[in-house]
Amino acid sequence: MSIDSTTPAPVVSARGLVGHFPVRSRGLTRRVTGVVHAVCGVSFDLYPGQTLALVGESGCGKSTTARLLLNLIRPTAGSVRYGDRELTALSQRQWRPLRRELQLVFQDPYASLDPRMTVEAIIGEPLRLHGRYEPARVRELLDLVGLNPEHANRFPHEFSGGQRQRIGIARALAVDPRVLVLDEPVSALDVSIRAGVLNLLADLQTTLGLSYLFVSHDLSVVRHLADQVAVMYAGQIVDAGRADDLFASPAHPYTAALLSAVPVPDPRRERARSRIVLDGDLPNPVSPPDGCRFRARCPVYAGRLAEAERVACRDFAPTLRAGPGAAQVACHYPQTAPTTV
Ligand SMILES: Nc1ncnc2c1ncn2[C@@H]1O[C@H](COP(=O)(O)OP(=O)(O)OP(=O)(O)O)[C@@H](O)[C@H]1O
Repeated sequence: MSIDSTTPAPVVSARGLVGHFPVRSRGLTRRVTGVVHAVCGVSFDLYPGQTLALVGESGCGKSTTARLLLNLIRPTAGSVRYGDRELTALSQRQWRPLRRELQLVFQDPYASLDPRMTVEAIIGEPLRLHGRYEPARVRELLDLVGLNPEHANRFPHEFSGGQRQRIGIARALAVDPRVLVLDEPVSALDVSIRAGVLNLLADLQTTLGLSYLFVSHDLSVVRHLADQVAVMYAGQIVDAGRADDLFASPAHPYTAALLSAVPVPDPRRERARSRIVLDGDLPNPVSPPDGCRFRARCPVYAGRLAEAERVACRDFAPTLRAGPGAAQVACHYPQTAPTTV
């Protein structure tokens, strides 16, 4: 996906990323019996100071994409460019200085903080690792994420879920990254405190000029933060473009279904809307179907297409290309208006 020519060069560009995992038999031999096609040819650009939201239901390959980007998993194929460097070709040693610039914030603020370490030690750890430790910097970071610097000697269990996620964000920010990969950063949090953490992320982005790859299964979470959205289905991006365009007029029936589940604040409009309920589950990633992977759950395929039109969906995998609106879409029959079947 790309935007118009006046936009600056991307900070990170992924091209044709593939992430496959071997399936092994039980027992001693551990023979490879199949392959999980977790990520199958994903491409996107992340622009400076912007948020790209990677959205899709559980198991579609979002976290694997995030980990491929950070070289936490070696890609089976594809490229990740960061500035003028190709990240997939780097050894662990070559990666070390770059780790500072691309940081990961985990989903679960309970599991990702060591309960035996004080907040001072947690946030100080990356600073020490990079030879930049100063107690004042830890206090400054706590203040930056809206926590009381006086609480630096407390342990994670003394904080609420939202506060712990703020600690995780402070830890990621300690070494002055340019890019944050946020893997479902608020989905483990109570709905009532999500907005606070999302607002903090928005403020930090403005203040520090950060670029975010924001992974979420929930379009409503990314609605106010995302500049660009890429919708994933069964290891592939099926819809991609500016968030405003995608929300206003989703071209892919899967995006339309995801959006139909997002509540709208106006009660009258909310009552008038129809929800698109998708039957079934994601296809088995070990043997993804030929043709369009969404076909078996697609309300357009099932409800609107003539038999002759369905042949394309069965026989040819749609690739991401210019859709009827401003977004790119991988669908043989993209929608020009919100889908209601
Ligand atoms: N290490 C692994 N070995 C084998 N299969 C894996 C591995 N990691 C992920 N998978 C599989 O790859 C597919 C994509 O998983 P992934 O975690 O990337 O999806 P996701 O969209 O992030 O879902 P979730 O939000 O539940 O994490 C799933 O079928 C998952 O079971």
